[in-house]
Amino acid sequence: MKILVVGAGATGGYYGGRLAQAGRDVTFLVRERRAAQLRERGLRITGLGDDEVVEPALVTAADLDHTYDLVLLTVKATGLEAALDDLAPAVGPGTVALPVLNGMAHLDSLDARFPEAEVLGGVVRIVATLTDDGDVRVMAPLAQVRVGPRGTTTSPALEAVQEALDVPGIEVQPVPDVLATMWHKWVFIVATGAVTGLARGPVGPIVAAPGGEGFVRAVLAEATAVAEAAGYPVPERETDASLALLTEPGSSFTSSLYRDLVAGRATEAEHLLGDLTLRARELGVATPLVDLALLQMRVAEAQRA
Ligand SMILES: NC(=O)C1=CN([C@@H]2O[C@H](COP(=O)(O)OP(=O)(O)OC[C@H]3O[C@@H](n4cnc5c(N)ncnc54)[C@H](OP(=O)(O)O)[C@@H]3O)[C@@H](O)[C@H]2O)C=CC1
Ligand SMILES: CC(C)(CO)C(=O)C(=O)O
Repeated sequence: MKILVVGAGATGGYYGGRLAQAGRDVTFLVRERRAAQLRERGLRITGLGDDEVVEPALVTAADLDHTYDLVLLTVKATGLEAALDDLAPAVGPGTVALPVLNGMAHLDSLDARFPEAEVLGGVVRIVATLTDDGDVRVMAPLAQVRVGPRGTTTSPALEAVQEALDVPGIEVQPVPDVLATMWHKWVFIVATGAVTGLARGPVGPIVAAPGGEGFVRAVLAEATAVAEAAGYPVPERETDASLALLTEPGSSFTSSLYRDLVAGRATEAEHLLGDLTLRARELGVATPLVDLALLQMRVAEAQRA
């Protein structure tokens, strides 16, 4: 199976790196600056003991001249549309696309752009970041992919993808209702983004402040209510797990949205919070705290421009 990993950032670098280490036929679609960095340093995976270095096969958009069997889409939502333009020559009938982005709206973008492809749903669980040197730093010993076809319970593509991704360092889990899995992760990501973005800090200081825990609960309840109204009620055990994480005393946990916001980088606010509030309006669900978090992020974005 010919695999194209679009982006060699935190998620793409980790998952693509593991696939390359296992001898899978993997190529990374990268832009010039990243290609130069990877040629010079190799793809380094750090944070899990000894650093590992992979010499990846690279291609840039200008040299993309054939289709692939599997496209693993690992860009952030901020780069989605440009990435779809760039990867278009890699997609043909028979191509399976597996996006790992948080949120949901990218599924519609992929469907609209590549009607000839099968777009699977996917959720990755990993905590990783790209360092200033371009290395993938993994911050927790966990790297899952939950994958499934949308609308049906199985498909021939799923089995092939599962087999291709089943390598050391990746735990692949086919799920029967991947849209629900995606919604539930989305609720969590929106809640962490809104909580840490609005309160401007990690979980520990937020819950230590008077009213902090109530605020966390209220934000999570808003996002959960949208999922429920959309037909994807969040199981109680998942809400409990999210609450445990978001109310842990002393925790340094933040969201990537918050980290991008305070670093003055483009954020996935529209894709994550914006899309959720849009759906909330359509469903008649009020989300005042998430709205406020989004407003704040939009103002920051306008000032960044
Ligand atoms: N990091 C994590 O732990 C997790 C992240 N996620 C989600 O996964 C998605 C990806 O996040 P993450 O990997 O952290 O993001 P990163 O910013 O680390 O990586 C994205 C990479 O995509 C590259 N890229 C962007 N546009 C293109 C393009 N047109 N062609 C080629 N490469 C491109 C960027 O490269 P360049 O240098 O050229 O800009 C960058 O290296 C997000 O939606 C995030 O929310 C989900 C779970 C965990
Ligand atoms: C919270 C985390 C790391 C969970 O996987 C994540 O997906 C994000 O911050 O975007």
